[in-house]
Amino acid sequence: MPVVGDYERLAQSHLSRAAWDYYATGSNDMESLRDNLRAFRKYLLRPRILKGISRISTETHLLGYRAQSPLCISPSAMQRMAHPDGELATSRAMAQFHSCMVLSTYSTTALEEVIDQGNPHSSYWFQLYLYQNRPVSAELIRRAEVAGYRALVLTVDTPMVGRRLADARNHFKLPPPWRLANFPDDFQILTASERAAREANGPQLADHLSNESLGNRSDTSLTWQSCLPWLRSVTRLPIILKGVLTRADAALAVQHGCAGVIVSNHGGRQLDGVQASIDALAEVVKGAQGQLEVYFDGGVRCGADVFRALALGARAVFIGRPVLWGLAANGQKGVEAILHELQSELEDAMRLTGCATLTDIQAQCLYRTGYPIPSQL
Ligand SMILES: Cc1cc2nc3c(=O)[nH]c(=O)nc-3n(C[C@H](O)[C@H](O)[C@H](O)COP(=O)(O)O)c2cc1C
Ligand SMILES: CC(C)CC(=O)C(=O)O
Repeated sequence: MPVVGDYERLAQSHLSRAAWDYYATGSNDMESLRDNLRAFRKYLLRPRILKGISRISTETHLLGYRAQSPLCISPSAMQRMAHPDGELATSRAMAQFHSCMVLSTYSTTALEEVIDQGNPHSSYWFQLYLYQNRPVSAELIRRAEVAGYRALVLTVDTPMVGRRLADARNHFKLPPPWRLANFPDDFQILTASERAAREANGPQLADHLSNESLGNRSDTSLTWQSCLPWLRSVTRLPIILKGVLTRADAALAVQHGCAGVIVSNHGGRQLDGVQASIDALAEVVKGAQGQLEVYFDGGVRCGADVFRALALGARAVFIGRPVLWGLAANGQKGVEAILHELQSELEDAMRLTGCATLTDIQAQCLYRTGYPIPSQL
């Protein structure tokens, strides 16, 4: 019965140093990355006994779409570096969960191919970075709509790429033959003269993670006023903000008509020193006031972590690195094994706490260490 940690070790043995570092590490001192995992341990599970739970249902609804499980897949860039089947393997692996996969803008499989060759039972959302060159973003959105993506996930914690020290030391580049498949031309985001200079130096991918190259093309001047009305002018898809950590921003997301937010600190890869994602969840749920769907990612490594996030108010829980570990270890089968293990562990936690459905998983199922037990529990 291998668990996520076993796949992590296997993945490390399969990957090059640079690929492993890109997937596994975070920014600066990686405090937030470590904290993401550690913080879960503060929330202890409180079982209710003798509740006669014979059947468990993990069914839920995500933007109106009926999912068999609250386990979904976070957007992770460059999955073919982990396994040649990359994003296709990930997408096929989630078929029986009827849940949701978010595809990264920096996918190494074209967004159309992921849906065409994926599985018909899942909901696909497209993750977006907005570029200074807006027509490039508008074209990506148009393609995502035509292909059948059901929502846009705008990542709002990455106006610049975090200081990823290992990637800088490794001079990290996406290794050939893999390419950022959503861009027909790798350097579409560059100006014509920059492109000519690149081409003169031979066909190569820029070091996409450096702020001097692609990161710099992201629109760092984005504001609530400049990006949401623009997005709405080019799409009717629901908009979800990924990277919300405060009550105030959750309330603004409501005001600006967003359909959802993902509580996330980008797996500790962006601003180091921010609070653990799980510690921000209850605050964001308050800010959302039931007006939009609140999802969660960051540091989920076992079913009990999924349970904790649900108890703190998440409607769905997105899995990041563990999917990459499964993919690197054994392609589609590896991702399936990861999802099955997390699902079984979640069901065990539900059975043993006395929760038959996801709506039974409430705040009173947890006790936060260091805090008095509230009198109503
Ligand atoms: C290798 C890697 C690539 C990522 N690429 C993206 C991306 O392209 N877009 C995005 O919004 N988030 C990206 N993320 C962040 C994830 O969506 C997610 O927030 C994070 O992985 C959650 O933390 P965890 O993996 O430790 O659970 C990436 C994360 C990793 C590890
Ligand atoms: C190309 C990167 C900005 C993708 C990303 O979001 C990440 O590596 O965390």
